[in-house]
Amino acid sequence: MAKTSENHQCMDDLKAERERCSFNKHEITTLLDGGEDKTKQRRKIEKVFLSDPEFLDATRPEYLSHEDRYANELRKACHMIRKFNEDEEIQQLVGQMDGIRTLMGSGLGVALTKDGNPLALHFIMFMPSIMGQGTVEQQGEWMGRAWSGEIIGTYAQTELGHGTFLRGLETTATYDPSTEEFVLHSPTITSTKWWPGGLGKTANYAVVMAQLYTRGRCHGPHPFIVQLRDEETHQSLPGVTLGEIGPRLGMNTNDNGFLCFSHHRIPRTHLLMKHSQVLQDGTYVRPANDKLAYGTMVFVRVAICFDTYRQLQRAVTIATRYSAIRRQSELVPGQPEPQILEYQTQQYKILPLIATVFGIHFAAQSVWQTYNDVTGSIHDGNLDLLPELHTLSCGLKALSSSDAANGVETCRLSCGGHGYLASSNLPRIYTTTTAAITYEGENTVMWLQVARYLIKSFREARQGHRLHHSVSYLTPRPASTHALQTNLSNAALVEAFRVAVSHLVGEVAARLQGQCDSGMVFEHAWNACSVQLARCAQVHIRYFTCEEFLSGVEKAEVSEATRGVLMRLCRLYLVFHIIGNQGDFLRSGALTPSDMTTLEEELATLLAALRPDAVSLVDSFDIHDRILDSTLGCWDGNVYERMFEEAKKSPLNQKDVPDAYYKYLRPLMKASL
Ligand SMILES: CCCCCCCCCCCCCCCCCCCCCC(=O)SCCNC(=O)CCNC(=O)[C@H](O)C(C)(C)COP(=O)(O)OP(=O)(O)OC[C@H]1O[C@@H](n2cnc3c(N)ncnc32)[C@H](O)[C@@H]1OP(=O)(O)O
Ligand SMILES: Cc1cc2nc3c(=O)[nH]c(=O)nc-3n(C[C@H](O)[C@H](O)[C@H](O)COP(=O)(O)OP(=O)(O)OC[C@H]3O[C@@H](n4cnc5c(N)ncnc54)[C@H](O)[C@@H]3O)c2cc1C
Repeated sequence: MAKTSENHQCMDDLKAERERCSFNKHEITTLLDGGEDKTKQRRKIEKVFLSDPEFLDATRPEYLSHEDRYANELRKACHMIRKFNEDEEIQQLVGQMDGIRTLMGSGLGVALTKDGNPLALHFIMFMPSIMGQGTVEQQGEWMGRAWSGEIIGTYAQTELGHGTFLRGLETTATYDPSTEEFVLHSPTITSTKWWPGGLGKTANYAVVMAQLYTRGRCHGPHPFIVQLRDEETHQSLPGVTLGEIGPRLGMNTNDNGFLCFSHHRIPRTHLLMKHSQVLQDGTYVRPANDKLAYGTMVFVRVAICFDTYRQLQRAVTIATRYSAIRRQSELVPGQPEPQILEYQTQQYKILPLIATVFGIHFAAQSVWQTYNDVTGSIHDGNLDLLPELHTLSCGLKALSSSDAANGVETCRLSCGGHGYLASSNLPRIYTTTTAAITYEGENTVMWLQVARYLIKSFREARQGHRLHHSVSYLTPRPASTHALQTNLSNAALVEAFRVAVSHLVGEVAARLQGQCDSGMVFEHAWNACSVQLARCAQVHIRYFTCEEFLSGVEKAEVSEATRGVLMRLCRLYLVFHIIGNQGDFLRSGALTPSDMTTLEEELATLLAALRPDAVSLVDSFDIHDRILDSTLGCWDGNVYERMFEEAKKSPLNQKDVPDAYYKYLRPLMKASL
């Protein structure tokens, strides 16, 4: 198609946006990647993978059958593993482990297997379970085979009847000392494993969570390595019933599956025994903490924060670039149509989401650091920080997934009708991101775990106990330090979050106590206060994120110009969330109505100040066009031409008159003749 003047205009618009950049884009790219070397590594891996024709799709996945879609993604996923195992360039550059992590953790992985990677659970949960739950011998036995792809695993925990309530799982693993085996059994329909990714058709092994019985006693859910399919024929083993659960909202090539056991026997040594053991005679050796068996979930919750951050990065890049090329309506009658990014309401949709990307980034880095510190100290036998890690990982998983899913939907809306097109990629980014609200611990349940820790800490503080870092603010302070802020500096706004959340926790703790004092049992009082409890948890994690955002920007090794734009984003994040939740700040006395007026005025100023840098900010995310995979968000802004090209590929457009016309429409239209 010939280039139209409209196309040139779009490309010139983006060029002009880029010329207005007030900061050093590369500094932000390397900051987000974790250093210059990491940026180079990522780009190199992207180049190696994106230049490989095996990763190209012959057609859009939407045009394929369910089975062909699965086969297409499986083809690419297997090629990915082969490439890691065989490509010397990658081996030399980063090594297999770092390579897989970069691939999965960066946008590249999701771009190569667009519709959901059937091997994702193998890397994200199966192997981490063996590493985190298995003894050194068990790691030696399984990890090499798993790395090479000789065995493919998944994580089978959720059942038809129970996902959230792990203690309610019904699958049993009963130890038989006479043969030194566990007998796995699904006693009811509700005990059928349901949902695990890759379970339907891909995996031949799984880490299965089952209630461990030995010597007639149940010791709760434990992880077992279970072979599900024959290693030669791939047929399901006797005693194992397997299948796929059918189409989902998104991620349809993850072949989420079902699984039931009929007295299926596995060796005793297939219980992952790093934390608890069953000896040959059936003696159960307790772990240092029952919840260590839940360790893989803690790891994945942290990993999800990084994934949701990447998804939001992609969506906001698409929405920002599109908003800079899309012209609509008249701001001033008779004047040329402005870029839609000129509208303050559009800026209000998009700029806080760019800020959110950075907020999640800094908070996730901090939780990742805590994860590494705590797993290190667990290794040395110190479990003191486990509750803190559990709380932060639950909380940030919930905050990042809900912020990202809402944010992606806002991005879609901000692109008007075209955002609804599959070729914008926003629908797929949305269906992938919103799943993270549910999997790995449904968000409300996660918030209530955070609230449990807050209330417990609040009570302990009143008994004079020392609190862990993230909740130390709940320690009662002398009255003078509660004085209202006299300025609205960044530090003062973060402090306002502290006051607001302390107040909320204090209020709900008093309500809980009041209900217990009036004779309600604690669990019912808890349920009766749980809307407010979840709210406390949300404000607590928002406060944590604000603190990490601010200190991350202060500590960043960047030029003053770059720090300037990051500070404006951080400020926008603080102001945006305070205005959006002003009730919490007014009720607690953290801020006054007049402060709110000042902040609302500042919000408008911040939007205007950040607007010229919007395109450059998303450019600094450094997302390759193939990874963005969007007609609306491409680097060059050549949107309309791309949309037209994509439309022409529809199978319906291969014939002027489709067969269905002759079959259905024509008989109807000609019926009266
Ligand atoms: C090696 C290579 C690596 C490469 C890596 C590459 C990296 C890059 C990756 C990038 C891409 C990623 C993308 C993803 C792709 C999609 C994948 C989709 C995956 C989706 C998978 C799933 O979806 S898989 C199923 C998840 N299914 C849940 O998530 C159930 C939630 N349900 C519960 O998790 C429990 O049911 C629940 C509620 C806690 C109550 O558990 P419960 O009833 O036993 O416990 P209670 O509530 O009674 O609590 C009793 C006390 O335990 C404490 N506690 C509880 N849990 C604790 C814990 N974990 N640690 C410590 N402490 C804990 C609690 O704080 C209490 O402490 P206290 O008493 O002191 O207050
Ligand atoms: C795309 C996808 C992939 C998945 N992959 C896997 C996998 O690989 N392996 C695996 O094992 N599982 C997997 N799952 C399952 C997932 O982990 C569960 O769906 C999730 O943990 C939620 O559990 P549930 O479905 O039982 O929801 P439910 O617990 O039934 O939740 C339903 C509603 O009840 C509420 N609720 C439940 N309990 C409480 C409570 N205590 N207090 C207040 N409200 C409550 C929830 O907030 C929610 O609103 C996957 C799910 C999805 C959607």
